[in-house]
This record gives sequence, structure tokens and C-alpha cells, in this order.
Amino acid sequence: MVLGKKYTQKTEGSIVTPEEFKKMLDELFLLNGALTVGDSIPWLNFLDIQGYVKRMKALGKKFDRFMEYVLDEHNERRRAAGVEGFVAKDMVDVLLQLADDPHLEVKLERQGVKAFTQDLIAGGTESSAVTVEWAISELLRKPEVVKKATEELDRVIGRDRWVQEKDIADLPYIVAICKEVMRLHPVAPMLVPRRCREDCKIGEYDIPKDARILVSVWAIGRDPTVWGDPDVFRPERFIERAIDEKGQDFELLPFGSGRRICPGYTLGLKVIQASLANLLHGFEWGLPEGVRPGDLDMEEIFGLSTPKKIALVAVPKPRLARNLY
Ligand code: HEM
Repeated sequence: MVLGKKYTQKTEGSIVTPEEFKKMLDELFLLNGALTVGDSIPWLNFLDIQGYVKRMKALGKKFDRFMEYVLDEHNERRRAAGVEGFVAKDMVDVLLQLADDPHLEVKLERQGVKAFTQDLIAGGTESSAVTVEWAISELLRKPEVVKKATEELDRVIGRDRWVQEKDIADLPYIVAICKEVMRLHPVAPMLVPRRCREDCKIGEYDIPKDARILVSVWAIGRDPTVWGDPDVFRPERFIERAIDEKGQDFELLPFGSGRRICPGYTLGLKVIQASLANLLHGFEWGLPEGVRPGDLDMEEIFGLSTPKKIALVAVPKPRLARNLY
């Protein structure tokens, strides 16, 4: 949607391979969420004791090389088609057209197009992938939840087709599983930092103007004063109580809230719900031989996002008619 085609190819001469690109995204998330000594003791900033600034600069160069290539290619297509004949095909096309508009109140220059594009790729890929990986990991430890989910899928969808986006409204248990995964494994555990605009008091705390605020939705999701049995994976809690995940109910804020809420939340939710529903509908999931559900590593890497520390290895077995694969 953003770039219009796949730029990460395994072939030689490709600007970046899928593996390299995944590594770049992992590094981006790790560095964005890293706690640096200089954040707490600003005069130590220049020393870059942990080496994060150096790593950021190196990563910035890699992303810039990629973005330059993408923008050049898009501009070339625009030039070849001519101003009249050109039809925008993807988000980069639209952004480049906007960057050429001299009447915009806030100018969007090449640098802005690159930043916007990088933001959308980073925000739109890792988030959904991490959530679905956590979902399958949790479900491998909860066969009774998988049984209920597949009963729902068999009843509503049947075994002769895949789940479509429009089916999600009829799959309340799948929706509840997604909420339960996002409660325990919010993609951005501390959301995006905010700055306090005026002195205020929250609970017993005095928050001074300009203080940097981190909202730990990770801690809220596991708070025993808010949730019964907070450490237990139990999607039924969302069937028993209607709780919204789109910024309205403050006990569940996987997409944040307010004017800086995730702008991609409708797309993100659809991707998670539809891919999880199809992964459960189309496959019976198991662990590699010799691995028991209790052995599954559930440790997180705590950064801007919280991926699994050790990637999940799971074994799928088809459940639907052969001709559907
Ligand atoms: C499961 C999917 C997703 C989750 C859980 C998620 C979560 C979040 C969260 C928690 C924030 C910070 C909000 C805040 O601090 O209040 C955020 C910001 C953002 N997200 Fe998402 N997101 C997802 C999917 C997407 C998608 C698909 C896109 C783009 C296509 C996207 C683009 C962004 C951008 C650009 C921001 C920064 C917005 C700003 O700072 O104003 N996200 N996301």
C-alpha cells in the first residue's frame, strides 16, 4: 500500500534483502525504545556511553539509502508518464505530489516524504506481526481456547472457505482473543512519550509542566485492581464485559488514546483479526517434537515494541479441504 510493490527481494542487485530489512526494522524499534544514560543525566549525553547514537546514525544511513532509491524510482515513473498522464498508485506517489504543491500551508519536502514513508512502514509491519506471533504463542499453551475458537470458525465459516474481512463481526470469540493478546502484550508498552503542557495533579502525583510522561499500558494491562487474574490468558473476560480497544476505555489502550492515537488502528486491527482467524481456521498448530507447551519461552524484549525474545517455532497442519491451499 505504501510503496506500491515489493522492494525487498532475495535476488542479487536488489536494494535490500528481506532479512536485511527485517534487521533494520528490529534495530529501529530497539533504538527508539532504548533508555539512554543521557536521557536522565543530560550532560553525559555527548559521551554516548552505550553507543546508541552511533548505532542510530548507522541505521539512519541505511534507511536513507533505501528511501532515496524508492523516491527516485517513483519520481522516474512520474516523469515518464508526464504531469497530465500520471495517476498516483500508492502512498509514496501521493506524498510526492503533495511535496510539489507550492500552496501547502505546511511544506512537505523530500525529507518529509522519506520520514512519513519510514513511519508508515515501521508502524504498519512490526506491530501486527508481533501481535500475531504472541497470539499463537499464548494459544499453544491454551488448547481449550483454540478449541472454542475453531468451533466458532467451523460454525460461522464452515470448512470449505477462508475467513474474509467482513466475517469478523460474526466472530466475537476471535475478536476477544485479539483483545486479550493486546492486553498482555501491547505492541508499544509505554506508548509514545508525551510532554505535560501545564502543571497538573494525577492521583497523588504532582506533574510539572514540560515533564516527559510515559504511560505504561503494559502495567495497566496487568494491574490486579483493574483485571481479575491479570496474568491468566482468558479471552472470555471480553465476552463478559464490553471493553473497547480503540482509545475509549482506559484499561485497554493498545493503540494509545487522544490526538496522538495510532492513525493506523483500523488497518492494524483488521490485519490482526483476519490473519489470526485464518491461521486458526486453516491450520492446527503444534510445537516441534519434544517441546511441551510449558517449555515455551514467553520472555519479551522491552523496547519501543515488545517482540518475543526467542522467535516462536510452531508446526502447522492443514485443517481445510486440500483444494483451498
Ligand atoms: C496491531 C497493530 C498496531 C498497533 C498495536 C499499533 C499501536 C500504536 C501505538 C500504541 C501508537 C502510539 C499511540 C499513542 O502514544 O497514543 C502508535 C502510533 C503510530 N502508529 Fe500504530 N499500531 C498498529 C498498526 C499501525 C499501522 C497499520 C500503521 C500504519 C499504516 C501505524 C502507524 C502508526 C504511526 C504513524 C504512529 C505515530 C503517530 C503519532 O505519533 O502521531 N500503526 N501505534
